[in-house]
Amino acid sequence: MQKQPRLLSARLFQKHRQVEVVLSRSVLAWKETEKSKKRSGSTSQTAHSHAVQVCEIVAVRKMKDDDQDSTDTRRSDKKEKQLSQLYPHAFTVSYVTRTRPHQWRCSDVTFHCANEGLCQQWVQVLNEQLSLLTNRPKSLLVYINPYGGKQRGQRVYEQKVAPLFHRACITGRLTEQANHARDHLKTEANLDKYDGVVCVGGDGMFSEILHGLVTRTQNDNKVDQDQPDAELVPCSLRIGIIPAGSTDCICFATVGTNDPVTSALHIIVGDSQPMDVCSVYHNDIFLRYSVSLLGYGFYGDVLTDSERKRWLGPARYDLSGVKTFLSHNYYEGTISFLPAENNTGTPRDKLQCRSGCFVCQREPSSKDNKEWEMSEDNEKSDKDGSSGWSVIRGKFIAINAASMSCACPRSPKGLSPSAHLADGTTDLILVRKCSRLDFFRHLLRHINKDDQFDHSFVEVHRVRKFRFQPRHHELVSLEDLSESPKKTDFRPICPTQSTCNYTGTHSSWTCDGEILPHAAIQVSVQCQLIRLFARGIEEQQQCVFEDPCTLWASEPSTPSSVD
Ligand SMILES: CCCCCCCCCCCCC/C=C/[C@@H](O)[C@H](COP(=O)(O)O)NC(=O)CCCCCCCCCCCCCCC
Ligand SMILES: Nc1ncnc2c1ncn2[C@@H]1O[C@H](COP(=O)(O)OP(=O)(O)O)[C@@H](O)[C@H]1O
Ligand SMILES: [Ca+2]
Repeated sequence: MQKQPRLLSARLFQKHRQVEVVLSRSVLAWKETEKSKKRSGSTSQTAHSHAVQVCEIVAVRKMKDDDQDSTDTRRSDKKEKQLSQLYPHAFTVSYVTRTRPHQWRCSDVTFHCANEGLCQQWVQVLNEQLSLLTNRPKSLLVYINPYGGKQRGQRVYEQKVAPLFHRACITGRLTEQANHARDHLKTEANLDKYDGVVCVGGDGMFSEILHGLVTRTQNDNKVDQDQPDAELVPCSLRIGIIPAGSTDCICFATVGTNDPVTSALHIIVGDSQPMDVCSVYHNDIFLRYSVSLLGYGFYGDVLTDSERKRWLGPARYDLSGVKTFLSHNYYEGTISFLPAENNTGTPRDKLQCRSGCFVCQREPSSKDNKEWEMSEDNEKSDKDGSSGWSVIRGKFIAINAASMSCACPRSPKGLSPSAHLADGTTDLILVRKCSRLDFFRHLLRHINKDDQFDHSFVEVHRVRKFRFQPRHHELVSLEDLSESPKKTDFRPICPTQSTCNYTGTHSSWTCDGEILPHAAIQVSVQCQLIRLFARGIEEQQQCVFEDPCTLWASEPSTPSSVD
């Protein structure tokens, strides 16, 4: 690893210990000095050595005299008090610490200095380093859904998030009704003055922000999103999610946990995670965008049923889940899809999308893609609309398209554990008609270690586009129709075409938790259309910064020290 020169180094005091503190461009590190160790009788080499990445420093502030008085009285620590009297000039660094897996917290460390000049110098240089981090948002537009999840959005924001955000300039507003945030973003807001949009709520609330922002960006750039072949312009504003909904799968699958404080810290440090967006059409009419689950059959039915039970909060999904499972419906139709190229991996490989994922780092319009798009096969497909497409006709319990893993507390590995956040593909999971017991086994594998795709009735494809046509929208002969039912084990068979109510033979699509008005849809993935204030799920003990040992060894460029 490349050595970086020290910007500052000094012997300061932390608690009652003397510490050597070093700052380089990327790391702030401190460790107890030998002298102090001997005095305290410490034998450990590493116990008191700490390092923080500069990009994970939240704030630096000079302690005022009254700050110190209050801390000292609270702790009633004699030694601390003596230290403050001896070295009254101090500064506090607030920084990100990792507590439980994927969970971030903000910790403080206070350094006491021998004189005001030295204290001032540290505060100034540290703040200069922070001001170089241009990816940090300075101004945010916040929308809060007070009715999402357990209706805790407003409280969560005010108690846990707002105190952390106080340095950025925040314009926060409670939504007054559904689609308030979407319409505000589409039309009214002067977006130029903001660096990002934050939504406090669930996946439904995120979906509003997504639609507001994508539509606004296309309008501003004179792109007609209603055209299925329109080349959509990526949104420049990033979206932050403070989870306060029922499933919160978009937050969980991009951060690794549903925790408001962790999400607030990812926003403050200015993380950026590109994300794919599916655009959904019905007969060339634009319907909606989706980033997580497009589900027909089982999940569509769960969602439809759960909407009537909103008053139950997040538990509505469990109740509707059991009810839908017991109904055990299946649906007929034809699914056609354009498979992704070989170099995108497969849904059954074990290459999970994690922070810094190399599969997603390929440029969205990389040479590979362009070449592939221009290939002879595809030119042909433009003409006859079929080449390269696979077609599967059948009876399905569920048809799911997962553009991301869809990991959430209900299923920590998600619907497609190896799906990628930003690779321009979606994983199409087809669950064919099977026995209730088999379907139960399949569902169970979403919460245990077994492979949910390893069943004869399940197949999964990584695709760039797909279409679905429910059976009774297809041209079928009367003879075919007379062999209904297509939907249920329990419902009466409809004998003839004239008396058959086709709505009973169809399910609905759930699109990130919203119900679509049509069963026949066409979907294409828009690679990296948006960015979130997130970094993808961090590997356990991810530690990618400069080894602080190299700092202790290197020479200071602006030495300053006290003893
Ligand atoms: C036997 C246990 C089986 C557990 C299977 C769990 C699979 C869960 C996969 C969840 C994927 C979620 C994808 C995300 C969707 C969200 O966008 C969307 C909206 O979120 P929001 O409310 O925050 O706005 N949420 C949802 O669509 C919720 C889907 C929840 C589905 C729960 C299904 C439970 C099934 C239970 C079957 C139990 C059978 C028991 C037999 C005795
Ligand atoms: N002030 C409001 N009143 C009623 N509904 C709202 C309001 N703000 C947002 N919504 C809608 O509430 C729905 C659910 O929101 P969401 O935050 O996703 O919670 P949940 O995860 O519980 O579904 C979304 O469809 C959203 O459009
Ligand atoms: Ca994807």
